Amino acid sequence: MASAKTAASLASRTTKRPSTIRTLSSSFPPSNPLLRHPNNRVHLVFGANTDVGKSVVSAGLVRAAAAAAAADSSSERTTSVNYIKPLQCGGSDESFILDQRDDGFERVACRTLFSWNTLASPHLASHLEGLPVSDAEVLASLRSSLDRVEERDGGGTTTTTAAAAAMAEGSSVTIIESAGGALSPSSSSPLNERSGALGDGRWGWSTQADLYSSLELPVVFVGDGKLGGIGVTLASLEALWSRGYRVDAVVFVEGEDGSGGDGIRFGRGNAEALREYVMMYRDTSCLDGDAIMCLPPLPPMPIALTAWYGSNREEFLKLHHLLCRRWRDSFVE
Ligand SMILES: C[C@@H]1NC(=O)N[C@@H]1CCCCCC(=O)O
Repeated sequence: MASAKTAASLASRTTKRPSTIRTLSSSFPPSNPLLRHPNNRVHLVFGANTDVGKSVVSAGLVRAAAAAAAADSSSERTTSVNYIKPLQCGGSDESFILDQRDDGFERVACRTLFSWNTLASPHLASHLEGLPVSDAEVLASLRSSLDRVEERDGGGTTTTTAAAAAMAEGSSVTIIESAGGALSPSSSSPLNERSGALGDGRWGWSTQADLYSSLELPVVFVGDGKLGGIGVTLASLEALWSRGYRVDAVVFVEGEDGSGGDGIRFGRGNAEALREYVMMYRDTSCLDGDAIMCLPPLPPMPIALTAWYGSNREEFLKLHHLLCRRWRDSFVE
């Protein structure tokens, strides 16, 4: 799993700031901020660590959303599917997503907001390369990308004009993939608030959980499906819950060989431990047992993931429908 992502990432390097839009259909139209709308579903993907399968799960969500939209021939609506990687250090997860093409991918648009060549934490890569990006810049860029999706694909506050009425027929799904673990650093900048606490020309940063919290987006969390993964998964989830995040689903990808020495399958075991933790110390309103799933191990590199996605198609569609339901319900609660 780790190597699938890393090799795909290394295969294609993104440009430095400002980034370009990579899309198989059309580019984003000009910005015109609109409020969040039931037609414009957005999820933030966090993980227990780097290389636990965030990109694999993000691509699965993109594939499921694109396939569901393509299959919905009864609907007049056009659904766009968007993938945004705000901070990229080394390689290109956007390229990995586009490499997993399937039905409906003509409606998929991918975008990397800020990227650095150094394979390291964003705070370190930005400092080493002398390319600071502040939290305010990341949020402004992300908000403007989301506004553009909403403006293009429906939503809005009121439908007052014929053009707006036509727009409201559209809908969108946007998957935002964070970098590293939930508490991994954002990019650093002398403009970040905490720089003063460091002194000596050092640049401040936030945890990514803090960086994105003001967006109030529901989370898809990718747990760690290996031995040692229970603790980091629980610690990361607690960090998200304590910051007010709603976690809609947790996905584990089974570790590479799929089992321990005694035939223990750590991914499934970690998913079960999380279910038990929620039952004992939290409650199902914070995370439903049905929203915790475990996917089988990825094939070793260099085998493509096509067959793996094919055999897990139903699982991803189930996840897709669960997220749709939760998003829709949050507008009537
Ligand atoms: C290097 C990888 N490239 C990328 O875009 N995401 C990863 C970032 C990992 C950050 C880990 C920081 C930490 O928590 O130690």
